[in-house]
Order: sequence, then structure tokens, then C-alpha cells
Amino acid sequence: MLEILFDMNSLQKIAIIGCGNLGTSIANGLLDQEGFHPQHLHVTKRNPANLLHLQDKGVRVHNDNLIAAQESDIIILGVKPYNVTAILKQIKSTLNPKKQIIISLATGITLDEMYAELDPSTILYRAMPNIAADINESITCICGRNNDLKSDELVKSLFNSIGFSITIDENLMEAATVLGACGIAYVLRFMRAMIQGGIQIGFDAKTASQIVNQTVKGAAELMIQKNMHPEEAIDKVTTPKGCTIVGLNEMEHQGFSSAMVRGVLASYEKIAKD
Ligand SMILES: NC(=O)C1=CN([C@@H]2O[C@H](COP(=O)(O)OP(=O)(O)OC[C@H]3O[C@@H](n4cnc5c(N)ncnc54)[C@H](O)[C@@H]3O)[C@@H](O)[C@H]2O)C=CC1
Ligand SMILES: O=C(O)[C@@H]1CCC=N1
Repeated sequence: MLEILFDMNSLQKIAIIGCGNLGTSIANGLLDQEGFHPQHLHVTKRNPANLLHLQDKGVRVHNDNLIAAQESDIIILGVKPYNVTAILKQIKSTLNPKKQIIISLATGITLDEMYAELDPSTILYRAMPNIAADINESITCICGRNNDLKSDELVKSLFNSIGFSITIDENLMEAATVLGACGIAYVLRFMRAMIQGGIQIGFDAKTASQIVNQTVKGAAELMIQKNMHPEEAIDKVTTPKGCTIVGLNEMEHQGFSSAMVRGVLASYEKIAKD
């Protein structure tokens, strides 16, 4: 059983191997935490030149995956899915299954595929955060197998520190990728379209963005804080014979909900095909 529990003030060391877009968001989120020691974070990528902003904050930035793995309690794999096996092959001789936790962020790479490269007693998780980790607002779906309560708590507390986390069955990890990780891009595209509409009806881009950003934030907070279904709140906005329902119905005539559902399915099918 692991002796450690994730705690910003502890001396736990974390490695992010393959610190690209998502890895950098996670690193930024961790660095924001009070009491987090930047020198306890290793981040690697093949060419680490564009991670110097992290180095300036005291993070250990380099391209030596073995050193990062050797010196860390928690090893996060942030590489693309097709690089995961090669990284596991590279670091496996340095791993200590009793003392370290490995967390893969890779889309579509199963626990079985990773265990094929690892000692079966390795404490291994898949986690699916999103880039809002950058501001500690990620939703992270987590799954693991053969792990104990202590390591489950540790992994959850790590991802709770950069947002909110839930534990799910592995067979839902691809769905979680689509809804939570791709989802942020869907919402942003929706926001862009709303800003475009706002400009057409008279606002400059900056003002339209301010209005849209706060409107989306308010809608999300309303759902979270009041634990509501969206349609319940929509009913409060749609004045009979008013302008909201006219707009919503026109969006539906143009296929709005259908486009969203089909987009979600297309992303999901793409993961299944890869
Ligand atoms: N970008 C996102 O919003 C999300 C990505 N993911 C998953 O996270 C992983 C990373 O995605 P991104 O950050 O978007 O990709 P990315 O391409 O920005 O980052 C991957 C990084 O790995 C580095 N890398 C490649 N080979 C390496 C090696 N041998 N040693 C050290 N570093 C190496 C690359 O230089 C790159 O910086 C993927 O597996 C993806 O499926 C999951 C959820 C959300
Ligand atoms: O687009 C992708 O494949 C990755 C996985 C989820 C978000 N980005």
C-alpha cells in the first residue's frame, strides 16, 4: 500500500513526461496551488525550449524521461497515444511498482495495453482532464485497476486540486474524452459563433466577447450551483411569444442540437477507429 497522499505541502514529486498542450495546462494549474513546490515537478518534452516559462518558475524542465521517472512519485504520461508504448518501454526499468503511480492521459490507450509493458503490480491509472486545468477548472474522469484506496485517494486529490474529478469505468473513458476533453472545444466553437452573431447585431468583437464569456460562465454556474437541467432554466428565459423562443426554434430548424449530437458521435467514432 502506498504511504503517500497528495498534499501540496508534502515532498511528493511529480513528472509530466511529454509536456505539450495538456501537460502545460496541468503544470500551470499545479503551480497555482498554494504550497506547491515547483522544484518537485519535472516536465519533459523532446525539445523543451518552449517550456522556459516553467523553468523560470523553478520547475525542472528537460528532455530526460528516465531522470524524470526515477525522481518522481507520480508519473503522468502526457504524450500522444502513439508514443505511450515507447515511453513505457523506455522508463520501465527505472520504475518501482510499490512506490510510484503512473497516470496516462492518452486517448484510447487501454490499461491492458499499458500493462503489457509493465509489471502487473504497477499502480496504473488513466485520467482524462481538459485544458481548463490551467485555471484549476478541469473536469477529470479517472479509472484504474488493481489499485488500493490510498492510491485512488491520491490520484483523485491530485486532479481535484486542478478542478473536479470523478471515477468511472474504463469502458466509458472514450466517452469521457469526447464529453469532457473535446467538449471544451465544442463549447468554445459555440461561443465563437455567438460572438459572430453579436458582432452582426452591433457589438464590437471585444464587447461581444465580454458579454458571451460572462453569459456562458453564468449559465454553467447556474447549472452547477442549482443542480438544474438546462431546459428548466431555459423555460425561465423563454417568454411566450417572445424573442428567445423564436431564436431557439430557428436554431433547431437549422439543426443546432442535431449538429451537436452528431459532432459528439463523430468524435467518439473517430477514437473507436484509431
Ligand atoms: N489536448 C487536450 O486537450 C487533451 C489531450 N489529451 C491527451 O493527452 C495527450 C497529449 O495531448 P496534447 O497535450 O494535446 O499533445 P501535445 O502534442 O501538445 O503534447 C505531447 C508532447 O509530448 C512530447 N513528446 C513526444 N515524444 C516524447 C518523448 N519521447 N519524450 C518526451 N516528450 C515527448 C511532444 O514534444 C509534445 O510536446 C494525448 O495522448 C491526448 O490524447 C487528453 C485530454 C485532452
Ligand atoms: O483531439 C484529440 O484527439 C485530443 C483528445 C481529447 C482532446 N484532444
